[in-house]
Amino acid sequence: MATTRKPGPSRGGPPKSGGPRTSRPGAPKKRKDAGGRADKPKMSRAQHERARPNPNRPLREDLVLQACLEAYGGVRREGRLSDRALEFVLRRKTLLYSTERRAVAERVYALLRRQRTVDFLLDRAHRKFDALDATRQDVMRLAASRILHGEDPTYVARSSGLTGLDVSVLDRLPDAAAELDALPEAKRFPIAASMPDFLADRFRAVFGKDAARAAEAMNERAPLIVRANTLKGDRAQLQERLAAEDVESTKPTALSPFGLVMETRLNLFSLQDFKDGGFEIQDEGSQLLGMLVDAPPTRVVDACAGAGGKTLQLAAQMKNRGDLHALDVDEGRMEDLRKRARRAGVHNVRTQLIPHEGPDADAALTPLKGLADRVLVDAPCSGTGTFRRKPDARYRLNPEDLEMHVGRQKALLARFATLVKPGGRLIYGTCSVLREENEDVVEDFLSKHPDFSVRPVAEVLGAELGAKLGKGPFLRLAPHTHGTDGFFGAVLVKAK
Ligand SMILES: C[S@@+](CC[C@H](N)C(=O)[O-])C[C@H]1O[C@@H](n2cnc3c(N)ncnc32)[C@H](O)[C@@H]1O
Repeated sequence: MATTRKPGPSRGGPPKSGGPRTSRPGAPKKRKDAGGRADKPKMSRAQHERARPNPNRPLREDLVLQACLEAYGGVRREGRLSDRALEFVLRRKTLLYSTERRAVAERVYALLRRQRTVDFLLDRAHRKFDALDATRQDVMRLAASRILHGEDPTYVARSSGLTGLDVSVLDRLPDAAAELDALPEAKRFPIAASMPDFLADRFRAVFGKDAARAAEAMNERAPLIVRANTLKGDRAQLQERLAAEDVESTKPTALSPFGLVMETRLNLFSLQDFKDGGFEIQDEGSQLLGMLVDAPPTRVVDACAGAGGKTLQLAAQMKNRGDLHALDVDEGRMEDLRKRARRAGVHNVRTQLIPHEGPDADAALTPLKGLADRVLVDAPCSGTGTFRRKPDARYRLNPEDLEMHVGRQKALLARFATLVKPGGRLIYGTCSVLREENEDVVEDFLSKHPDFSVRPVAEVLGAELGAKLGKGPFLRLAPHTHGTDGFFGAVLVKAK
């Protein structure tokens, strides 16, 4: 059975102050005493406790369970996205301490990652599981998931509000796990990997004998990674600034020269350095895909810019010079991009909302035709590389969606290729690990565009980093091979 970190004592909540802080505009002025000290505003007991998390305080299991049930129910029965469901529930649970909030998030995510496995085990361990009402089933699921993730079964049984339920079911979980192990591999794998059958088949096709390891790593909790905004200083300087805000436990990422792993979970958005644009939260795989663009300070197009994760990285590569065109069809995301760009001190970017498809979409691109040195197509995809962060996404995906993604990826790559100038580069990327959305899309494109050819990633990123990334002309990342989210990247050069 796989284990993830147990919910429990860990640092959290607002960071202790240390670095310079600006007061919120519009905040009431604090009264000062004769010695110039500001009066502390009065806090309720709960606010006070939340501001100073006490990692040794036992969790109030009844409150945690209730919040878990509401959030999990929101995902499983109301079809909410996991992060939204958690946010929705936790926003209302103002009495929960930060350690309890974290336990809720960890337990719900952990169950979503292992949902299919947990359902199988409970079905085998409890003959009448299906006859239980939805709440009781979910209580059982949460308890089984916690045991599966290494928590002490006695404590879990005691703390799970299982009154009136047959707790001996939990004792039968190891036997149910043995039944799972005894299944023929083709049946066992999708259940153990907790994936729909069609996705499990595709994982096996991509990863072969490593499929189980690949799926297992996808079911681990993702690390929290930030990218230093080099417009404000390099990674070492970021580390120093964070240390000045009392965030000491950070370590450089192994592959990206711009990344830091945050070794404790904390609310990064409340740090002054975040507000000053010193860093962005961005997975290391996403940073490596951004590095593939290698954007010169001339004319660059980020064709599917979204909320600008990579746009900001490209602006930093361009040292805030030249013209960076950020395009997307989603105004909400473009607005987020503009806000983030302001915070990051980026001023070489222009955003452009474009139509989805059809003659209007082509017309919107006419002024950029054949003029860009680099065009990044960070295409919408199945997101199979980011299951660590969006554990519920796998259950929403079906073969028809996948087909739709592939069709759109091919169309977008062909459309945005027209913006590349002779000698320029088209960079295609996804956060999918599936061949259909990656190599197959590139092959299809090359068969129809003989004026483009592949440039191996090691030639762009340098031999040393290239060697760490692995063989082959493309960027192919996955949690079990590189510790990053799953990403694909290809660099296609247009003939001069
Ligand atoms: C994978 S996301 C981009 C993520 C972004 N590059 C980042 O690093 O944060 C794909 C984006 O493609 C956009 N998109 C979908 N269809 C599009 C189209 N026809 N033209 C341009 N963008 C499109 C979506 O709105 C979404 O923001």
